[in-house]
Amino acid sequence: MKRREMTRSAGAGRAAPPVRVVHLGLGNFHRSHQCWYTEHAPDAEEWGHAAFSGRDRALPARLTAQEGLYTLVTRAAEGDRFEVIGSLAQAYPGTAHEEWLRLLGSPQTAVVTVTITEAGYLRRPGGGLDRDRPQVRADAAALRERPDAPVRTAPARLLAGLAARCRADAGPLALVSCDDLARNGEIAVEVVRDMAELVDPGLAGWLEDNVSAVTTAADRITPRTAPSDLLTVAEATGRDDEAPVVAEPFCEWVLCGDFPAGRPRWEDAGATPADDITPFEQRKLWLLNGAHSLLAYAGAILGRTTVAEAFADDDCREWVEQWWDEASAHLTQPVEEVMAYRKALAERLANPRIHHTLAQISTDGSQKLPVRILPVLRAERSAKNMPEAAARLLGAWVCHLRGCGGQVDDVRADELIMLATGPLPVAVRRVLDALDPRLGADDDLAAAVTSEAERFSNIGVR
Ligand SMILES: NC(=O)c1ccc[n+]([C@@H]2O[C@H](COP(=O)([O-])OP(=O)(O)OC[C@H]3O[C@@H](n4cnc5c(N)ncnc54)[C@H](O)[C@@H]3O)[C@@H](O)[C@H]2O)c1
Ligand SMILES: O=P(O)(O)OC[C@@H](O)[C@@H](O)[C@H](O)[C@H](O)CO
Repeated sequence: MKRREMTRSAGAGRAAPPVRVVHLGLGNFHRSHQCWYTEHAPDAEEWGHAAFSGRDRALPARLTAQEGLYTLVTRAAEGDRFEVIGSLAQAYPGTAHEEWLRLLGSPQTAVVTVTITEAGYLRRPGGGLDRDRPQVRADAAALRERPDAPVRTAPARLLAGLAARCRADAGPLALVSCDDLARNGEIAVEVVRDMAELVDPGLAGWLEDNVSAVTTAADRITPRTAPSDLLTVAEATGRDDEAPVVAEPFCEWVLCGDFPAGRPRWEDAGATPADDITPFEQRKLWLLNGAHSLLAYAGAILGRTTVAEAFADDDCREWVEQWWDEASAHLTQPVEEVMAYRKALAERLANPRIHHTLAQISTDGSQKLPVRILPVLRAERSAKNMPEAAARLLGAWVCHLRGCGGQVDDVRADELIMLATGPLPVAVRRVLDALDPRLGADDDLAAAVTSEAERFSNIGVR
């Protein structure tokens, strides 16, 4: 049967809205989340997104062939719903640097959103841009030479775009991060400011006056699209879509910060503006993302491959509940609210139709664990408690670094794999030290993590 074309001209979606939001990190999450909120805002016709990938050319090319349209598959445990999203007006590969500079320099652009992964901020362990990294130095040198040089790192791309805006006198905008980091908007602005110091310290004042940091807690479980999803979409909708996205029904966006040039009415689509984002980000990062990381390492060693499979394992479920008890003790929301969140979260993690691989989640543990686990671990140790579930997660991570349960894919892989070799007590001490020297010096913690790591080493894959 001939299927219908997935283009606006062929009547698949609405007319492309004018670009006023520019995004860095075009992937699945931007399309299941921020584009979805814009699609459902009452002023959707006034707000289009232009999104740029990291380096990937394939996804922007597929989306361009579909005039930005794609199907969002909302995958509940009971079944799928299909929706064509029209808010993505333009898709570009990261190499389209001229377009990037043009769009950031346009007064029409009011918002820049980013989903560049935790590792994309290129921070030092203590915070701030890691100025010693070769890519950072290379980009800084290139921008000193020529402000329109085609730079590669996210901080340099953002700085180059904002400098173009300054030259064009295009006015202030909001820089909104949707990555899984606490204080993500402030961190985004901080690494751009640090990059500016290396390139042109004279920009500091303009950045201060014209770039508003917006920190957000952005939540919607969005796994990688599987080849079978293309077939599911074609059969259900009668359209050939080369770039569908699958996501869970749950969707949340809490935003804290000013939008000096306006924004879509996301709150009318269910987003929550907040003056204090800390309680929301802690709840999400510790309970959801912390559980994800625990399942990713411990579940993989037990031979599970997806979140739902791991969460259905009695041992893993018990470990997650124990982690939630440890983390919940440090959340500031009322107990009933936290318990209701946990109950809903358990249903989300159990959704057997979401194929979220543990391998995807296990990447870049060195960047994720400091955000998801260490704040609770430190608070527990300060209170002289030994958080067993946190120690278990770290023990499973050390085993992961020693080759148990899957491939190590981490920006610090070379260093961490070396540190994790040798006798376990020594390996644990060195890995903890690499995360935070105070943790490495904590004898009781090192003993607890070693004991958990020994247990996982003995389990191997069931
Ligand atoms: N997928 C989710 O469930 C989810 C939910 C909440 C938050 N997030 C956040 O969004 C991020 C991206 O998730 P995704 O599912 O869209 O991943 P994805 O792999 O589908 O897309 C990531 C995109 O970011 C780009 N990218 C990666 N590193 C970059 C860098 N250094 N500079 C510029 N671009 C870079 C990639 O090229 C790609 O275009 C996550 O790392 C997380 O911080 C994801
Ligand atoms: O996006 P990743 O793969 O780096 O991390 C995996 C997940 O923990 C995370 O993306 C969650 O799915 C997300 O935070 C849910 O809102």
